[in-house]
Amino acid sequence: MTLNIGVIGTGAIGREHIRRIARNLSGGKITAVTDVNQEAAKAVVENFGLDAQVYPDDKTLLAQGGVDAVLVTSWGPAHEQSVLAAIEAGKYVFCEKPLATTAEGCRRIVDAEIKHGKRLVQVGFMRRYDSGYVQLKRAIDERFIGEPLMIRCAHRNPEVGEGYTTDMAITDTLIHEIDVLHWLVNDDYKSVQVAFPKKSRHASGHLGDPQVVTLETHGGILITAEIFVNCRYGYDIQCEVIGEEGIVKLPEPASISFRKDATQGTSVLMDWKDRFIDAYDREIQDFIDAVSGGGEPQGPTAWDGYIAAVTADACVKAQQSGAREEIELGEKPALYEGRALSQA
Ligand SMILES: NC(=O)c1ccc[n+]([C@@H]2O[C@H](COP(=O)([O-])OP(=O)(O)OC[C@H]3O[C@@H](n4cnc5c(N)ncnc54)[C@H](O)[C@@H]3O)[C@@H](O)[C@H]2O)c1
Ligand SMILES: O[C@H]1[C@H](O)[C@@H](O)[C@H](O)[C@@H](O)[C@H]1O
Repeated sequence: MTLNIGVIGTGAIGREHIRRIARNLSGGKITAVTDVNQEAAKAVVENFGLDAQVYPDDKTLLAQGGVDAVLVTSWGPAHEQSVLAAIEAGKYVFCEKPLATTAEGCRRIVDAEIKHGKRLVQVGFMRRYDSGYVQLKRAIDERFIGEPLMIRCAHRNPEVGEGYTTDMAITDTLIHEIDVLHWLVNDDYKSVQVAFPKKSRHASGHLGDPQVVTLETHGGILITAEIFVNCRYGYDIQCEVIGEEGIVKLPEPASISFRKDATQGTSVLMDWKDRFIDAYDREIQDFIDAVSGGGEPQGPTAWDGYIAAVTADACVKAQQSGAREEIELGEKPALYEGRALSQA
């Protein structure tokens, strides 16, 4: 069966997902699109040669019988409304991160899904589908390095625009580490602290960059994550897990090595779209495959979106207070119990 998909938000990642569904993946067809910028939505239909209708807004799109599932790829503050409307309409939803911009918003989505009685939502935390992270997880699960004790990560973007603010280092950028790291070690976060090292001269006046976030899990694992969004040299994601018996490290993206002009080296990627391109393909294919036959999505859940939002809130509080902030998740609802933790 072909899954008819509506896309809400045809910006950068919306177009990326449309391209992959139309050209690379199987089992899905884009039948409807909407964007507050209607011209952008029309241009996407034309540029990709889609057999799809352009709708004025999410509600009108969701009212169409010809849509089985939606991708929510609008900007973060619009996600909650579209996801809630999709659940209300009984449609499957793939929502880009963040699920909602507040923990309360994520909780409303969790509650709506519980009321519906079946999981409909998958959150776009694509790193769980990245082969490097999957290998790390397997090594940790199989106790290859014994008990994990510490994790050291870096999330570096070459540059960001003027509109990128200090809290976005958490809500827009660290949010990927927040999701993937608790999944990696099967543990929950207990507390967080944020430090601001010497500021880069490339950061805009209002932005604290870089930042170092220290997360502690209930099991005692200490995680340090550097967020540096004006690092200039490339898009660089690092993760090293230090265990009792050894160390495992995220592989570098495959790249030719060169010798030229008296230099030996390898290139570093510049764009997030390229770094996790295979993982994006896998997450969307997995979503299509899981829900096409009426099943539940198998990827990161609305509860994972809620965990990320609660943790991000504590991180933003820690940015302001300079103190260690506690993270309280509350009890995991039964709808999300017994979920396979690995997308491996
Ligand atoms: N998983 C990832 O690695 C990843 C990468 C990039 C972006 N994202 C997330 O995807 C989302 C979109 O990011 P982007 O880079 O594509 O941004 P973007 O600004 O390029 O695109 C957002 C689009 O949403 C539209 N929009 C805003 N409000 C809307 C509404 N209410 N209804 C319909 N359309 C609306 C805008 O007009 C714009 O075209 C963000 O939440 C971002 O955090 C995730
Ligand atoms: O929205 C983007 C995206 O999520 C990237 O993966 C991340 O590296 C950027 O920092 C963020 O701004």
